[in-house]
Amino acid sequence: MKSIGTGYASGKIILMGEHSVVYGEPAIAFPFSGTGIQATIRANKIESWIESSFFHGPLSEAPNTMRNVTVLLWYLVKHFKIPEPFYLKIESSIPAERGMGSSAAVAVAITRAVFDWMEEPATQDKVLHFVNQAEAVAHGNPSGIDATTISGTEPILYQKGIGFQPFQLNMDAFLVVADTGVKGQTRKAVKDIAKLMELRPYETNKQMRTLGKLTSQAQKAILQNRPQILGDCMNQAQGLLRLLGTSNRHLDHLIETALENHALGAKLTGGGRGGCMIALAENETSGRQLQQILLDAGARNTWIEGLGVYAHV
Ligand SMILES: Nc1ncnc2c1ncn2[C@@H]1O[C@H](COP(=O)(O)OP(=O)(O)OP(=O)(O)O)[C@@H](O)[C@H]1O
Ligand SMILES: C[C@@](O)(CCO)CC(=O)[O-]
Repeated sequence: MKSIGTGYASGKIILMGEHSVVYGEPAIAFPFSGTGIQATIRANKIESWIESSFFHGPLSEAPNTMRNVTVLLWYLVKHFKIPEPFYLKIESSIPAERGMGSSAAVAVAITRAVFDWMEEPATQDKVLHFVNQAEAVAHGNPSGIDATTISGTEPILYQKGIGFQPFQLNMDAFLVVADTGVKGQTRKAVKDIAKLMELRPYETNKQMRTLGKLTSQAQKAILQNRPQILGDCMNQAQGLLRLLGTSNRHLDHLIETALENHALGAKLTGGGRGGCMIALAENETSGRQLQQILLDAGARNTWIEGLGVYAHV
């Protein structure tokens, strides 16, 4: 056991397939190097202590909103038979509850930190074993895409129950990510769609299948380097996600603004109901212009990622 353990995890962006991925459809996602979470853990004298922007104080007094973290720590303590109290520091640049996977990232960063502290190699399989339990608490019925993307290093094509395959996002285009500044409600959005599934199974299932087909078309467009088609797929997906009740006026406003300003396509990313949107720009110049336009239109923050020169995290 070392004196200190550290672990890092990036955020994630879902390009296509959020929500329908919960119902077995394919989705495309990538670890997002623009944001990340660092966890540091060491022994503490009297009691276990958490230091984070969400909460700082004794672990025993952590609020219910951090139950995913406390449950994860319980499993890790049990697994490694950690006999003493600890001090855990969480430093994050991932805006929480904005569709960027902060819950999975915090779980991956903590798990890696504990493995490092215990001097055991943190393979992706081992990390996922713990992170999936934390995500079940955070999301209720997670597809596993956030945990899989964030514990890996490459863009992936993911299908619940089947697994994932690395997927090269090699396209001459840029993705602009904008944060509405409004908290999303992934858990509630997933629950409400489950209710729609019960109330209107035929229609809702059909919408999920269509979202799945759009992801497959987007996959083809990426392989053929056809940004216009990817943009169309994103727009059609956004139309369906809106029908499913996962968009809101803040997202709609930024999405419309992007489309009025030469974006090839735009949609929400992640759980929705707030959180982040993504827009596809033809080149870096138009992407950077779009970033400023979205900030002027009220976005809290923006990022840009080149899809042709995808940088591994
Ligand atoms: N900086 C942080 N410190 C401690 N816990 C955090 C931090 N950021 C996020 N979390 C944990 O993650 C939870 C937020 O997860 P939630 O699923 O609501 O958002 P998200 O993962 O960012 O969104 P999405 O799943 O749509 O990508 C918080 O309730 C908290 O438990
Ligand atoms: C909304 C959702 O599809 C993605 C959240 O990042 C939920 C999930 O897949 O668990």
